[in-house]
Amino acid sequence: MTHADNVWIVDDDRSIRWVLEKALQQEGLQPECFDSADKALSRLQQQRPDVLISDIRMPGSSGLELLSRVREQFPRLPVIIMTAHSDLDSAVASYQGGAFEYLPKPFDVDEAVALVRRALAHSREQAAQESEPTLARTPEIIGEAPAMQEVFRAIGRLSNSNITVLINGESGTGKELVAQALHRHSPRARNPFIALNMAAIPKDLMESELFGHEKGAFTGAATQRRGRFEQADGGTLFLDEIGDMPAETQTRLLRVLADGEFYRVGGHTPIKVDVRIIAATHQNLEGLVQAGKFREDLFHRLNVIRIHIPRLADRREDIPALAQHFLARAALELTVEPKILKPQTQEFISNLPWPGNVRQLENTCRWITVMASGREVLIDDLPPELLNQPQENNVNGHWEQSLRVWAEQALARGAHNLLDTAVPAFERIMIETALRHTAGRRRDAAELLGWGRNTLTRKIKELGMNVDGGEDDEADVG
Ligand SMILES: Nc1ncnc2c1ncn2[C@@H]1O[C@H](COP(=O)(O)OP(=O)(O)OP(=O)(O)O)[C@@H](O)[C@H]1O
Repeated sequence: MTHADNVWIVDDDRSIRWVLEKALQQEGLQPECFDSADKALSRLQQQRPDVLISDIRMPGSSGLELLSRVREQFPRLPVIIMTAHSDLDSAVASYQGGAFEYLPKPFDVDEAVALVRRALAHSREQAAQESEPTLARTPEIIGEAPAMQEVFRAIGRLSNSNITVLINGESGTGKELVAQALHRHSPRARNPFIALNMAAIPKDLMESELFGHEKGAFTGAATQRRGRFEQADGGTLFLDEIGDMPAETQTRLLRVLADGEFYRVGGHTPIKVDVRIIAATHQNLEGLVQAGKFREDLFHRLNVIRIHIPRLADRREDIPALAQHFLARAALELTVEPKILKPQTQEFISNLPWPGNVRQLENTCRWITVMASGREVLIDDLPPELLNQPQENNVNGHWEQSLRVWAEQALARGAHNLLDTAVPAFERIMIETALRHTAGRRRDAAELLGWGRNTLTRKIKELGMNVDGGEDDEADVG
């Protein structure tokens, strides 16, 4: 009989231990459970598992402490770190500590099992990764949504590398923030991070902006100037909107990437730099390549690792936390008390389309902080342009939400007896729709609505509805 792979599960949450234990047993593995990192650590003196899976926050030693001890003793032992506090810092700290994978809770059991399987395969072939000490905090990136967790994982996985990264995502999704995080969590963290937006620089100044110029290189070049490449030496150069880079600059950039050196505009001495490039675009670069607008060879050089940042509308679950974060920040900036969104306002904004993504939400929060009258923000306090937008989520959420807005606005105007207006309007719409559906046949329409036929006739009268083909639907029934 072959030796069953031994998997240790370390978590103070009994239900998690139980679920994982059962799932792993079913897979023919041999799980063993510990309710604290300390117990696992003391057992490590006598025995080691094939894979270890651990929570981060537990009474006593944390999962990260356990991870670092395991790294010292058994550098090849894969450790999977899971946590309910799925923030970027724990993800990055796990990878920095040398974790094999990071598993945000709640997770799918099949996913966890697949990960354990992968770790087992890996432990058989892979040598240990070096561990790195913990590092400075990044500006906070909020993202509980699965798509953002993917982004965090990518940042964590790349944290020991200098590799070129291409970030894709619509405008305002947080591309620059992610580029900064990649830099701060890289071996270059202590060196400069220089950001440059290709769309914001006039074409004829771009080369001098990037590569600098010598005195007298062109009219207006009164002094020698170092370009962004030189400023970023040893660090990271973030090239935003790379799709807007003119063709000649693309050619030069490609040469710099290949040779690691360049000339200032008007210069004759080659300058050597060590710069990591992170590029970003909201455009489809493959499309630009096909259209002959972007050099294919440059594209391949940049497209080594790609990170996609989802639209805000594709991670609606993050909207309340983002809004709270921006409201708090705006309040700090303006030295006022932070505004609080009423639950219905929170729900309302969570269903908006947000074409300007996180930046639009951030600006909206600033607007609210200045403009909303009370501490608690009602739907009616939102910027008018948001109130007229379609709600995207689903048709059901849509009409209820519209009704809510209507009620909020009516109350804000000081209206009373709202139901006297709302209920007949509601019933009228239901009746009209059902009758249209049955081509005017009342008996069928009543059935669709869940009323008796007499009730429907009475309602039509009460509501003063002018309905065609009223009484002759008997003919259809018979
Ligand atoms: N997940 C997030 N958590 C907190 N703040 C965020 C997040 N994403 C974006 N922001 C904030 O939203 C604003 C826009 O983000 P950023 O400038 O990084 O977007 P971008 O994709 O680079 O935009 P553009 O393509 O227009 O340059 C910034 O103020 C940034 O700090």
